Amino acid sequence: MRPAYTGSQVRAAEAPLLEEGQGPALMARAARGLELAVARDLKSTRGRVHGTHVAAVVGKGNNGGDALFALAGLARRGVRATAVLAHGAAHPAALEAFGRAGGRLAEPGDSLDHADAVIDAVLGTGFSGVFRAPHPRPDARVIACDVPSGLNADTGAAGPEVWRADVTVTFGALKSGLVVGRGRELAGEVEVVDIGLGPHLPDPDVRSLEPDDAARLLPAPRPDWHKYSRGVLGVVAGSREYPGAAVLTVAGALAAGVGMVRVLAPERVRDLVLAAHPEAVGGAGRVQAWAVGPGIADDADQHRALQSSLASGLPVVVDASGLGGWAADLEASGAGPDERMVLTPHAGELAALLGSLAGGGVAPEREDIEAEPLRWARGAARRCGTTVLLKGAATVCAAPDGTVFVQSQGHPYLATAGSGDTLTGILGALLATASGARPVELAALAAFVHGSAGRIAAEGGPYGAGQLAGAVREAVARLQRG
Ligand SMILES: NC(=O)C1=CN([C@@H]2O[C@H](COP(=O)(O)OP(=O)(O)OC[C@H]3O[C@@H](n4cnc5c(N)ncnc54)[C@H](O)[C@@H]3O)[C@@H](O)[C@H]2O)[C@H](O)CC1
Repeated sequence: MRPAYTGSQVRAAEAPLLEEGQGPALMARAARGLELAVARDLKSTRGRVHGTHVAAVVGKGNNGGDALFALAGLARRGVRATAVLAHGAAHPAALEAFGRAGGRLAEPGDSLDHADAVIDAVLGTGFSGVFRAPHPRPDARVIACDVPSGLNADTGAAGPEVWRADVTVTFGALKSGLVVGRGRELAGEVEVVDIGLGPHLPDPDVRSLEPDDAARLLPAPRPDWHKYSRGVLGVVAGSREYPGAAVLTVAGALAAGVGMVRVLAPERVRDLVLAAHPEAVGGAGRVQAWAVGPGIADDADQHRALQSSLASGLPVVVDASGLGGWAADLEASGAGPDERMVLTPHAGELAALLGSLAGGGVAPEREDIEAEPLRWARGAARRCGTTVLLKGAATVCAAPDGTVFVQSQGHPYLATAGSGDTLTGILGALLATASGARPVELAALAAFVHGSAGRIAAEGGPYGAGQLAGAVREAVARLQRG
């Protein structure tokens, strides 16, 4: 499991150590970690460390201090070290060490384009408000010190002037803001340097499943299985306008390993599903979980089937047009919180869903959710009393108690029509077959499997969602093989 912490949590973990007077030791460890990471990067991109040129744009706080100490270490290895003081001042001890090691100060306007690497150390976790970049992003390799300057380390939100880093060397613990929102793309490759905060860190803000966690959560094949005990999924998907949604949902469920699928859909849609998947069964019957909503549009029968699935007391994954039906049902029935209900909106659908819920609260725009996905997914899970899987390049899975998983296995080619229907099928299958795991963990597992499948499928070039199911089987098989 990969934990991540807000910048505020990391600062709180540092506080007792700073009170004990360990600030200089912490900074020395951070600076040494940065120095080693920059040296490794130079070796792999330039083939050497000695004789290269490394510049840093430094702020007046501890973040700038880390970079100046790191530059001093690099200068002692024969690197030409240059610093630009972004705010005209710097951490005094670090500036002195930098000067003693032979570092040179440059003027704010000087070009940094010819440096072999530039360290971005204007602001770290002490950033607040609006970020004005003191220097345009150089045309050189950029290594961010702790976080890209101006990035909100708690939320991943960033203004337009934040530099995109090739590598971020972060201290003490991975920051949440580096794994979600714009932070994920701005951070580049992330390296965590241990500076000894471990015993002082609280429960993580977010977690990410790693392959061994995903493998552990997958239902293991058992010799005593029969098709019913293995798990039966009811699917309410498709309509005259969107018949393919049902085919894709069923394909995702079968590829993820469900025992049987029962599909409720208009006759023509059912025929299409059965032609593509003869193993599926048309019509109602006993199920262990439901996957509802893909492509149901405003088909009245499908909405009635959706309402019965919601009233069944079984785990339900609700997607696409089903989300509006879920909100309407909540208003009508006043149904209590149930974390086994998993809503799977993208940012636009979550904005619409929150806007449609009565009872006050702020109704966000799609852009608000894209800028701060953690905040909105967590808030929606609390407000709805359900698990929420917010789709995106980094998928955020939140439970009503605040537990959050973030999964980023996916590939940009997954942004294709019908990809979400496949995810709904995968998650439905997991809800029907896996026992003992929390729905938020299964949501994260579904995002893991779906994302991995997207990456596997991309090995053969661009694809449509119809080609994803084969890759889902391969993703599951790779996890099971270990
Ligand atoms: N605390 C420690 O012992 C360690 C910290 N490490 C590094 O320190 C930074 C956090 O340092 P801090 O001095 O608290 O904050 P910053 O360097 O990020 O900047 C503080 C400085 O900047 C001003 N400021 C805030 N927002 C803005 C803004 N929008 N525009 C201009 N100026 C702004 C603020 O008022 C302060 O004066 C952490 O990230 C680590 O890099 C070490 O890792 C280990 C020990």
